[in-house]
Parts: sequence; structure tokens; C-alpha cells
Amino acid sequence: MILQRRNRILRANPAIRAMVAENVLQPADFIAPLFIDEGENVAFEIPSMQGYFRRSIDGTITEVKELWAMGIKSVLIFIKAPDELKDNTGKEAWNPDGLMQRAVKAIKNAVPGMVVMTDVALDPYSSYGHDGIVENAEIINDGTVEALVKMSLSHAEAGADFVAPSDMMDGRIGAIRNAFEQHGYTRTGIMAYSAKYASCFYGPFRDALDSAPGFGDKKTYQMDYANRIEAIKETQLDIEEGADIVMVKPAMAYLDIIREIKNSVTVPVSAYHVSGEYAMIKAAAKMGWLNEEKAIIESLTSIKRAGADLIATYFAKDAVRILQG
Ligand SMILES: NCc1[nH]cc(CCC(=O)O)c1CC(=O)O
Ligand SMILES: [Mg+2]
Repeated sequence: MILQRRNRILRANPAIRAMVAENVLQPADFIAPLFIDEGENVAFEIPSMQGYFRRSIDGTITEVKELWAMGIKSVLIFIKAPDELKDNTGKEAWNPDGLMQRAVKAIKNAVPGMVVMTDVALDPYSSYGHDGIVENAEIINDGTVEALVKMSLSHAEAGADFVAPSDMMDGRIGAIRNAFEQHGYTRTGIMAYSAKYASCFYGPFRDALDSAPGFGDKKTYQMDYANRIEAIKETQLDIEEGADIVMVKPAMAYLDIIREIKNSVTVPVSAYHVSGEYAMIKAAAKMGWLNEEKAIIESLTSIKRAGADLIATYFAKDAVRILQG
């Protein structure tokens, strides 16, 4: 054959492939989610998330130091509240001495450079396991936003660099931004879960925090996975209301949405490779059906290729270890 173009030339060996790679993962791409519990020396392996732990603050600090030493710049923190602190107001969420607030201070104190992001939603504190306040079996919007504002202010006060509202109530980004302005928190960022879908892939996370909804599902606030255009509407509105970073969640089943958002906004886009996506790889690898390391890197690269500037993933540490060979 006489060909004008032989595309295989650019795939001939690892050096050439590295030279022409369009997307390369790096440690600063990752946000490491951390599950935090009360107590000391607690390291509870989440049954549906093998190799991932819920830790007390002491062990969390050790973990954060390791992540920082590896070049990971950001953590996203979640807490597990004991049942006796759960109610239908969520008031423990803005307790200045609550677990979240203590954890933020401890992390910023131990590793000041680490960018600390906090989950903002009522589910870990809700006796109903919902992200908002329940009235007549409905998750009310405006009353919930008031609670989320108090929660966000208490995280800012504790020293969080970013709050990350994951609840999908309408208007909460604007309300939080206004409150930050009014209270002088002009350096606290907002990473909005803007296109968060009602997904079965959050199952293992709800095991990790004991936060499964006590009745019904989250479809009246989280998005319908049949929808694409709606993700743009949600995301553009969050940006107008003041979001610094927007997020798509989950990631791998929503690569089209990540790309769509990346093409339509001018703020950084993050994607959350969620607990169920972690569990699928872990389970298949355990069965010997997938090569775990290859599956991790291919998955995360595909999320970056789709357009994610940042990836929240339980594989953050593994990925850096694998990349550094
Ligand atoms: N607002 C709660 C919250 N924040 C992050 C996740 C899921 C993360 C994961 O599955 O890894 C959830 C669960 C949910 O919405 O039910
Ligand atoms: Mg919205």
C-alpha cells in the first residue's frame, strides 16, 4: 500500500505515545474525600468500599500528611454523626464544636497548605437521612437553605477553604455567597455540586456514613439521569449565584455531561468519581476480572479527557502511587 498518512507512527512506542498524549493525570488533579468519625484510633473499613476507611481525627491527620507529601492538594471532608445528634433541624451541622468544625481546624493546623473542602448538606445530621428539612414527607427548599447557610458559615469560621454544597436545593449558592459577603468571609470558595444526579452509585457512601434516606428517595432534589440540558441550566445558575467551581456527579456514567458543562462554562469543572464507581472496580479486581491498577488509571484519565479539571476520587492516593510507578 502507498498511504499518505500512517496514524500508527504516533503509537509506535511508549516515548512517542507519552509525547503526544493529550491528557495526563497529575496529583494536583485529585481531591481526596475523607470520612471522619468520633473517637481515637478509629479506622473502620467500609464494607462496600474495600480499602477505604472512616477514621477518627488523629488518623485523619496522618492520612492528610501522607496525601500532602504525595502532591495531593485538596481533601473533601464528610463526617459521621452519631444517631443521638440527628434530628429534623440539622442543628448539629452548625455546632461550632461539632466533629466537622473540629476536623477542619485540626487539618488546617497540621497541614496549613492543604485545601480543605467541606461537604454541605444535612443528610449526615438528619434523622430522616435526607439532605434537607422534612415537612409533611416533603424536603422543603427554603427552610433547608437557611440551615445550609448557617452550616456554611460555621465551616468558613472553622477555616474551610471551600464549602461544597451537595444538597441540590434551589438558591443555596446565592444564599451562601451573600452570607459570606455579609460576614466578611471573602476568601472562602464555593464548589457547587451543580449537576448532581439521583444515582444508585451513592450506595456505598451511605453505608460509610450511615446516611441512607429513611423514606423515599432523593429524586425531588437530585437530577433525573435522563436529562442533559437540565445540567447546563443548573450549572449556569450556580455560576450566576457565585460558584467558584462546579461539579458533575457521578463521573463515569456521566462523561457526556462533564464534556457538555466543560464546553459551556468558564469556571473550573470538577467531577466526582463516586463510591459505587469505586466499589465496582474494587469488586471486579477482587474477583480477578479486571486489572485494578489499569482500571483505575483508565477510568480517571477518561474523566479528565471528558473535561474535568479536578476529580474527587477514592482512588486519589492509589492513582498517584501508580503514576509514580
Ligand atoms: N449529600 C450527601 C452526599 N455527598 C456526597 C455523596 C455521594 C458520594 C459518593 O457516593 O461517593 C452524597 C450521597 C447522597 O447524595 O446521597
Ligand atoms: Mg441547582
